[in-house]
Amino acid sequence: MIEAKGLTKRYGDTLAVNDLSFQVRPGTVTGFLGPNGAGKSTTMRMILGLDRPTKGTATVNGKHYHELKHPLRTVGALLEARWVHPNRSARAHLTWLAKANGIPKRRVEDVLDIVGLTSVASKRAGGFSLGMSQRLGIAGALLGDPEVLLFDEPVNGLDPEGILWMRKFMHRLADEGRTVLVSSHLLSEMSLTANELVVIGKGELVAQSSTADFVARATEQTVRVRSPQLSVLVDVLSGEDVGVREEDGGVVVSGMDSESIGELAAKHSIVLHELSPQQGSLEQAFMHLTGDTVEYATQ
Ligand SMILES: Nc1ncnc2c1ncn2[C@@H]1O[C@H](COP(=O)(O)OP(=O)(O)OP(=O)(O)O)[C@@H](O)[C@H]1O
Repeated sequence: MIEAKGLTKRYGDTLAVNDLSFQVRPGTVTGFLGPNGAGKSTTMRMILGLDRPTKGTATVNGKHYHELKHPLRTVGALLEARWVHPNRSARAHLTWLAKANGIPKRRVEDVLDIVGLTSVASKRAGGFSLGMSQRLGIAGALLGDPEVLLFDEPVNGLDPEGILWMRKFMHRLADEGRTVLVSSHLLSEMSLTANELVVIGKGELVAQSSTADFVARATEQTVRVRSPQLSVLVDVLSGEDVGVREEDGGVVVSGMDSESIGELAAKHSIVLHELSPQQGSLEQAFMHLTGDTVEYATQ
């Protein structure tokens, strides 16, 4: 469990994180979502004890990072493509990390296997693709078999295969009961990866909820309807307090759920060929809720 309470960080005139409170529970992937400059990395650094909060607290399993007896056994992190000596092999790099942190050497083979790098473990890490480097970073984060894992923008720059691998891997870690916090500004990817969301904008909490609730709350619920008697249906709907707009040979109705539209059509003996509730996208929800907090909107 990760908990932020009134977490605040000021760099000179910049209030990077402002009175942020949220909880990240175990057994699920939580997406940490926000536009560029929203304060995600700063928050993660404070959770990991790499930056000191100006005010408030960030704890892991109820403790500040520096109070943890065995930090690497409690928290693992992938902050950015890590520096690895280019001439060092993946195995040598991990062995060095394990040694430096009092972790038994046999764990190195375990983590190489977990991230699927065993077959290239003796190759120079300098020749690794970005996807392989990310896996090596994750292997390092897993060395201490930590309960809590933080990933800062882990899919940035990855190809579709790498993205898919990362998504499945996050789910696997959560299924093992770990607490997984993943930051990203890639909204569509987060909608596939995260079950829970902590959304921030300009350092402040915008929402904390399940991904499904976040999208449902922030976007308009509409129903797409197709009918061979469309004009009759539109006439009937015009007597109701709903919005109707024509689209692709059908209509999109807002302000009435699919059950009510179906019943209304049945009452007037109108044949329907389609009656499908439309889910808003995470992009729409995000823009709606953070519209005035996007610092670097596209020009
Ligand atoms: N060491 C620092 N000194 C001064 N300002 C900083 C420092 N680190 C971050 N900031 C500022 O704090 C704000 C939040 O930055 P942060 O990197 O945490 O955001 P982010 O959400 O991770 O964004 P991105 O996705 O672009 O990495 C930004 O305005 C940034 O310029």
